[in-house]
Amino acid sequence: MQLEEILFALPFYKTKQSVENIQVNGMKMDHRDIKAGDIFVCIKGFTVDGHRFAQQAIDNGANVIIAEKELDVSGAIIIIVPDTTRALALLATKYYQYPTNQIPLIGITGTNGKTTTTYLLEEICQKHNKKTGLIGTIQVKIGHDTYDIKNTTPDALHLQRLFNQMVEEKVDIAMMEVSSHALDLGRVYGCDFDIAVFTNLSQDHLDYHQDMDDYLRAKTLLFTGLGNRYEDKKKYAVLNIDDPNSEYIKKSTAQPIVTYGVNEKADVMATNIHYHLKSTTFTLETPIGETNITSQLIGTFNIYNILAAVSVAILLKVPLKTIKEALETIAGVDGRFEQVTVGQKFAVIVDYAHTPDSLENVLQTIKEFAEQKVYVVVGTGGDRDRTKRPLMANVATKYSDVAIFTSDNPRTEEPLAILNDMTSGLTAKNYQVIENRKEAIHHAVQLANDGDIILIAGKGHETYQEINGIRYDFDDRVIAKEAIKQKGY
Ligand SMILES: CC(=O)N[C@H]1[C@@H](OP(=O)(O)OP(=O)(O)OC[C@H]2O[C@@H](n3ccc(=O)[nH]c3=O)[C@H](O)[C@@H]2O)O[C@H](CO)[C@@H](O)[C@@H]1O[C@H](C)C(=O)N[C@@H](C)C(=O)N[C@H](CCC(=O)O)C(=O)O
Ligand SMILES: Nc1ncnc2c1ncn2[C@@H]1O[C@H](COP(=O)(O)OP(=O)(O)OP(=O)(O)O)[C@@H](O)[C@H]1O
Ligand SMILES: N[C@H](CCC[C@H](N)C(=O)O)C(=O)O
Ligand SMILES: [Mg+2]
Repeated sequence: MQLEEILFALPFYKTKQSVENIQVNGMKMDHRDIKAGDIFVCIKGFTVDGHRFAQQAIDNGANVIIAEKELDVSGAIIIIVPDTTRALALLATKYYQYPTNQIPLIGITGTNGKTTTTYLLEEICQKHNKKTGLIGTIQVKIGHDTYDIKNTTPDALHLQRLFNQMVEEKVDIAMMEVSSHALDLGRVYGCDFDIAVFTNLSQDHLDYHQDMDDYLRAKTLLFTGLGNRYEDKKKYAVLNIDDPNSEYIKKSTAQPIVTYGVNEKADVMATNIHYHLKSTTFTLETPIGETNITSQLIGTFNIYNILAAVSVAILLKVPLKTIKEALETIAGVDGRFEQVTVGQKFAVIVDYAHTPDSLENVLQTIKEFAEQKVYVVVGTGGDRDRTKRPLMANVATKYSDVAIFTSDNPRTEEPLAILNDMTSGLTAKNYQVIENRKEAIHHAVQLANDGDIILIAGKGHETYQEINGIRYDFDDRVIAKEAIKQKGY
């Protein structure tokens, strides 16, 4: 592509050099990925300032540098923009030929339930014979091919490249989790969302956002950016009516709103809900009819995820019969309320609850069925919201007989300091601290008697433990299986 053409994506830029007749072969934001003829976009990060690598990028072959200031470098055209992060997003959408204008795109935001809702929606769309593209915490999926991913919502360059691949591979519907970090950092800037979904808001990420209002404002950006009502293409906001934050979000969009919920009257509702140990049954009430559902997903929180996915499916014109079939097929999502069974007579559940609200929801659900003791093995991540640590410890002791506090991903923090943040100020006494997560899981399994339930929370699908920048192999499910077998099963 010609540089001059790509630059049409930018509303404003300055350069002292000519941009005519310059062929560009690619676009990169990391100097280590540069190939001959690439544009290098300098991003000011949290760790380093990408401007530092401009000369190295040129030495590696870059012929254009996009920067926020004049640089003392030579050998390339320097283009100055006010904000390279936003510029990167606009340039990437142009470079990849506006892929999100070519496929319906569903964005799902909220503190909890994003991954689960995307998987439910994927199942429904596939049952409707549509090819799907999915981007989220666990992985990227294009049809049945899967790709590893570093962030829940990748940076704009990676994201637009993925959408371009989806267009090339003839994906019918794309769905993605949109994290608050992504919204705040402009990773989805330039994406043309057709449907935006809000699941819920509760405390998390207060290391990044100043307070809960700031966090809500970031989530709301998905809705303020939802096109304008007078475009040809219809756009919708799908909101959880039972979450009071939906009132605020509602005011931020001119698009039609579809509501779902359990307590308040909504467009899409679940009534006659009955919880069982291995299933949940309810009546699904929608504008296109009513049907009874038996889902293998457990807990009220999962009913909300189902309703969010159903609301989107209805907007995508999926028949109710297909929706029911899909909801009754899906057995669960990797690492979410996943039961580990090796023939033992006590239950072991691995779940990705890593916020106070999700931990409370999962433990409340477990308490509904618990006939004997409940054990919970849980930690909190390093370099993340410190204020959620005591809250999670409090929830863990409140809803269990014994809480075993252990390490999650300590990252660059001292594990015992994280554990101290969890336990200092805790008045409950029904807890133990075992820093090593493997030992903590083994200990819980040793304590369990027939009929007890162990919840291992926080890491769900993760297959690593991150300590000081290194990801060591670690899978709660594998360790739990080992421990159960060692117990003689
Ligand atoms: C705080 C944060 O969001 N950090 C993200 C950010 O990293 P950073 O700012 O530290 O980047 P940096 O290392 O300073 O680099 C700045 C620039 O210099 C470039 N560089 C850097 C080094 C070098 O040698 N050469 C070079 O060119 C980099 O490519 C980059 O363009 O940019 C990176 C590239 O896009 C992200 O991968 C990284 O996410 C990190 C891994 C992260 O943990 N993010 C979390 C907080 C996050 O975003 N989480 C949300 C989900 C949360 C949830 O909902 O639960 C998510 O969407 O994943
Ligand atoms: N709708 C919900 N409301 C509250 N808690 C939920 C909900 N759905 C799932 N959970 C809990 O939160 C955990 C994470 O669920 P899920 O992965 O679907 O959320 P997420 O929003 O994608 O999380 P992340 O921000 O890490 O990407 C689950 O393991 C469960 O404990
Ligand atoms: N997307 C979340 C995941 C948290 C998972 C938990 N295991 C942790 O490491 O804190 C985050 O990066 O905050
Ligand atoms: Mg997720």
